Amino acid sequence: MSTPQVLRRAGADPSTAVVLLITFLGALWSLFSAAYAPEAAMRGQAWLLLGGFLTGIILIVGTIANGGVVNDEREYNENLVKAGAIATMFWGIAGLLVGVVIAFQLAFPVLNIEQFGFTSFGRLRPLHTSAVIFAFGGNALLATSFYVVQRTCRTRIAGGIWPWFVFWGYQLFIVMAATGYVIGITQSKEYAEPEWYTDLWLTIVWVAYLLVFLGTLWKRKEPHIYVANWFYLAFIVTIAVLHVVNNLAMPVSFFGARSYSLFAGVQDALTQWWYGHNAVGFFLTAGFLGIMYYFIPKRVQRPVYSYRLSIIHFWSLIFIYIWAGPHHLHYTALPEWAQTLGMTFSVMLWMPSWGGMINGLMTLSGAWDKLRTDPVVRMLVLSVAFYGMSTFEGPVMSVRAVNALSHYTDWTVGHVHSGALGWVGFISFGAVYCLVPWLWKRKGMHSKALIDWHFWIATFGILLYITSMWVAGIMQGLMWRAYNELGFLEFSFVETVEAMHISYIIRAVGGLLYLSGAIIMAYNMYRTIKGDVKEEDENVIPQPAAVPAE
Ligand code: HEM
Ligand code: HEM
Ligand SMILES: [Cu+2]
Repeated sequence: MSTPQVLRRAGADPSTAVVLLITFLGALWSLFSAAYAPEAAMRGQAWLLLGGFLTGIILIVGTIANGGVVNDEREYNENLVKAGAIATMFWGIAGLLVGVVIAFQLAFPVLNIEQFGFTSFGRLRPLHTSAVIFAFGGNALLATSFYVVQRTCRTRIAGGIWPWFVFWGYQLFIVMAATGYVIGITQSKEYAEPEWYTDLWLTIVWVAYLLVFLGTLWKRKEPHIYVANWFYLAFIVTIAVLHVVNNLAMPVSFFGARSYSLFAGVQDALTQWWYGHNAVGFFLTAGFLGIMYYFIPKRVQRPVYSYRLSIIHFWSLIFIYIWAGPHHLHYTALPEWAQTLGMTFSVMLWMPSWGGMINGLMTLSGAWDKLRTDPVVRMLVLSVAFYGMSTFEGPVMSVRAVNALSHYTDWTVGHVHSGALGWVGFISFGAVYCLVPWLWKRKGMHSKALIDWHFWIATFGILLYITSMWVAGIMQGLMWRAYNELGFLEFSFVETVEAMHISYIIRAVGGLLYLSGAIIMAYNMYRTIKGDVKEEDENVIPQPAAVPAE
């Protein structure tokens, strides 16, 4: 490679001006919205957005003044991944904390604190779901995808300043969404609560993410595109499509928060659950499978069990997932044939899911002793086991007769959290435990014992969570459908709520344990970054030097 290309500075890159223009337009819109929005809540939030965009402008101008982002093609961009790893832990703890709060609110309703609207369960629940899925999970995916695509393509991330735009733009999206919920701005579609202006902002950031990812694949120095990148790419592309279609809406006014969805009635419901289900399939599954396919082989120093199976896994998973959404709409106004279609594809989905699980677990062949010696491997492997469990439970729940019992009950919540805490949470923690010593060039994490504590406390927390929800959910479903000999309902609704009280307390305690594990991890990470690594804890897995091949 010729020298002038090697040390190209992004400041000289005309596309930096585009980032500046986008940020400037954002600031301008926020200013007008602060003045003219019909809703007081929006006028308040617009000031915050203005602050965010102005900070962005200052950072970009400062960068240009200093000659631009140094874009040394001889090195990977690891600062980006470091930022992502820190953001993952930060938002993870925030999201789990809100989860614990709402769990206690369900057990003890006085904790809603009626005087303040923003502390009510109704506002904090979407704050929890978005914080854990999009902020915690999303940052884990950003960080790992930026790491994996650079390493497996043996090239620096493409796009100069753009990957930083993606990172910071995404954090702004999180703040926009979260502050909106607590002051009551929502379009009330589950997992797609943000209003049109936040959706638009995410669309811009997401398209930039796609281009940065594709640009990196384009200039790769490794002829083969490793399978993890296929999963990340499917995640990025599909989320873009889902997000745009489900959020098609007409704003009521140009500077206000409210909008009306393009869809109505059962079409709206079907679009929403096509989105909601595939958010599970492509955000909470495909992206994290990308993590699995890179980090498990790396950590155990073994090739993927079957590369051929990983390709079959990929195509069958993405083809089948996309049809299964109607299992969220059993016994509704949705035509029965569509419900049956959703159910059939859900049952079929069991196979590719388990194909992936087997591939992940069998990668340990010949290295099973690592389960005993390396707590990070234990965490990654338990994560894949939970993936297998929740993808078996899901197809069962999608069968209409089973769903008649499970739907609307806490069984669903238990299913969600075995996937969320077990699979998504553990694979992300495991990946961050790998990344931190690699990125900060340490010989291991500060304390291996603390990783062990994290693992056991969190595992116990998950077990309390899901077993209490199975008991609560199945009991609730059975109580709702119990009739006495005269044909009247056996129980009133409030009796079912009373019966679940103890389960709710157990769930909240389980959540508290899970949160404690994450706090222990954050401490361990802090000490590692500071450089306090004990000799007996040196256990880093060799990672090639930070120099891509020329
Ligand atoms: C400390 C750990 C956690 C606790 C205590 C917790 C607690 C809760 C509670 C109380 C709810 C509301 C349930 C209801 O409305 O009846 C909920 C919903 C939800 N949580 Fe969590 N959560 C935790 C971690 C997570 C994580 C890590 C994720 C995802 C990665 C997650 C994803 C969700 C989702 C998707 C829902 C909505 C479920 C549905 O609508 O069926 N949670 N959580
Ligand atoms: C083969 C794979 C899977 C299938 C077929 C499946 C199926 C289902 C079914 C039938 C429901 C209940 C719908 C209802 O009664 O309302 C459900 C809910 C849910 N599942 Fe799964 N599931 C699968 C895997 C997963 C995984 C791995 C996760 C998390 C990482 C997950 C997260 C969720 C969430 C968040 C909901 C709650 C949606 C809501 O808010 O109502 N699922 N799933
Ligand atoms: Cu689904």
